[in-house]
Amino acid sequence: MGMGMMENLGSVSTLWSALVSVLLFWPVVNNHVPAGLRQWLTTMVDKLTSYLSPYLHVTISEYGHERFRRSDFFLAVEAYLSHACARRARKLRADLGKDARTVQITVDDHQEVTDSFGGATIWWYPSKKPPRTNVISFYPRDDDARFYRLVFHRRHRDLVLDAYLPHVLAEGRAVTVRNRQRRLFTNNAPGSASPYSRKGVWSHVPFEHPATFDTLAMEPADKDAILDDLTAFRDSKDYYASVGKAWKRGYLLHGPPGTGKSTMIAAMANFLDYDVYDLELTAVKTNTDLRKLYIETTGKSIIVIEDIDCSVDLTAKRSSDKKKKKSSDEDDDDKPKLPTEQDKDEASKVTLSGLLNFIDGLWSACGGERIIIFTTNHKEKLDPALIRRGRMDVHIEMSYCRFEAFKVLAKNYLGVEQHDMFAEIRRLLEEIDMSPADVAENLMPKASMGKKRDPDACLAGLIEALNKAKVEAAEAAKVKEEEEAKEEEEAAKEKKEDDEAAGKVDETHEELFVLDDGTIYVRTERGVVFSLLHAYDMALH
Ligand SMILES: Nc1ncnc2c1ncn2[C@@H]1O[C@H](COP(=O)(O)OP(=O)(O)OP(=O)(O)O)[C@@H](O)[C@H]1O
Ligand SMILES: [Mg+2]
Repeated sequence: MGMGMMENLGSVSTLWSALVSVLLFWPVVNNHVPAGLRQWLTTMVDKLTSYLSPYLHVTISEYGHERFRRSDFFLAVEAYLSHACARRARKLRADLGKDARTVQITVDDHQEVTDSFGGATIWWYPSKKPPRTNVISFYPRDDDARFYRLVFHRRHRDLVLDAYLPHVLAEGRAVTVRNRQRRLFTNNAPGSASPYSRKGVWSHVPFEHPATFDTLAMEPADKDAILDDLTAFRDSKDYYASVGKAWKRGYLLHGPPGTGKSTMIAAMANFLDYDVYDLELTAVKTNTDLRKLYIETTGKSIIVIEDIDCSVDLTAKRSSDKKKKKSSDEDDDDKPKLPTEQDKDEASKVTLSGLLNFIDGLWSACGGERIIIFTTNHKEKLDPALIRRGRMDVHIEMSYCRFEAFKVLAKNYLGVEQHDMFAEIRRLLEEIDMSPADVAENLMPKASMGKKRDPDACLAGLIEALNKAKVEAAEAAKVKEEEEAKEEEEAAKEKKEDDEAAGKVDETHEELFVLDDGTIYVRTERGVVFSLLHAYDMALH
């Protein structure tokens, strides 16, 4: 028994020294052994170490199998570690946290962190994959792939895999939600990142717009309706799942400039506590890029495309169709042709169909809890396919400032809820179209008044501005009327000249009719009837 033990120990120590020598000579082996053998040796050494070592490794990489986006699990681990264990690490990284007021601590790369769970000790190693110097790679992304390695004793295997990892995931997610600094994203200009780089397609800043529904001037009933709609959307994850719809909602905000469309978006984001992705469509080159942008957005977000009528050429599809037809007509020879510069240009544009796919194609169901908002000053210019219900579920018209909206502004800007001048302002606002932006501008204290907010002066200033706008509007209407009358006159004149040139006799043809004998007669407006031959004679002379 004793001997057996000794022998055992002896064989273990021989094994050790063998292992040590393998490790010592590893670099030499590595350089002088053919690739196939080296591969085999590597596997063997790995096997040996894992057989001898009682520790297990789990790797969580930043980009898992989903090549398109960062792994949720990785992000959760990051959040969990910074929350639960950062204080125990010796090298930390500090960033500005929520609202840029608090400091957020995370674990620096290559810092070992220990955690304990249910009596087990777990080591975490955040690290980066070293650049592969001896491999020429077309994918620089491999160079800076970050990952977390988790090490634990194998007797805790079940505990770690079945209980600890789910715990990390849940905690990490909860921490992320708690520390969430809402962000305003914008898409990067094309070409600023190489197609393979891991630099995200969006860049962001903290979202700090102060607008709320309380400060938004609009009809109270409309405002309540929108608030109800948003609340219902936020709380109806299960409903969307049960009816088989992707959990997203489209809003179309339309109306003249300065009526609060952008302000409304900020208010919505603040109300729902969502991130905002401001998508600059003119900077997106292709439909594929558009899809990539969509996939990289997270849930709980509002995706905004401002001035949709200006940013996508909705006729692009049709004109390229036409071009195709034309060029195929001209192509007599069967030789394949390279695409011309212009063709390439067409192909690289975002098209209407690409945009429709973006909103409700299959990919749009990824993630969920997204609101898509389009704004426009000209709803009538938009393709009906783009704004049909189901794509843009709610159409909100933001219009000129009426009295109810004015009251909100007066309260916000002047702190006044009642005033003698309100009656007159009400009357004026009813007949004059002034945008809330202009009204607000008039309620701001002017430099000439000093810093003091004087409601009387401000309101009087507003009345003056409204009266001025009224006069201007009346003048503009008059000018327009005159122009229209002139145009009509000219059109009539032109028509007359055309008719005469075409040889038609004025004052004729109230109606044409054919008699039984085959002669054609014309009845003029004055009731004179003559045969067409006669009319022809008249035109000639
Ligand atoms: N309904 C409103 N309530 C409160 N403030 C408003 C409202 N409408 C406009 N404003 C004020 O006017 C400014 C301009 O409004 P905003 O940018 O929201 O207009 P918009 O409708 O987006 O205009 P555009 O069509 O030119 O983009 C805002 O900074 C805001 O202070
Ligand atoms: Mg705007």
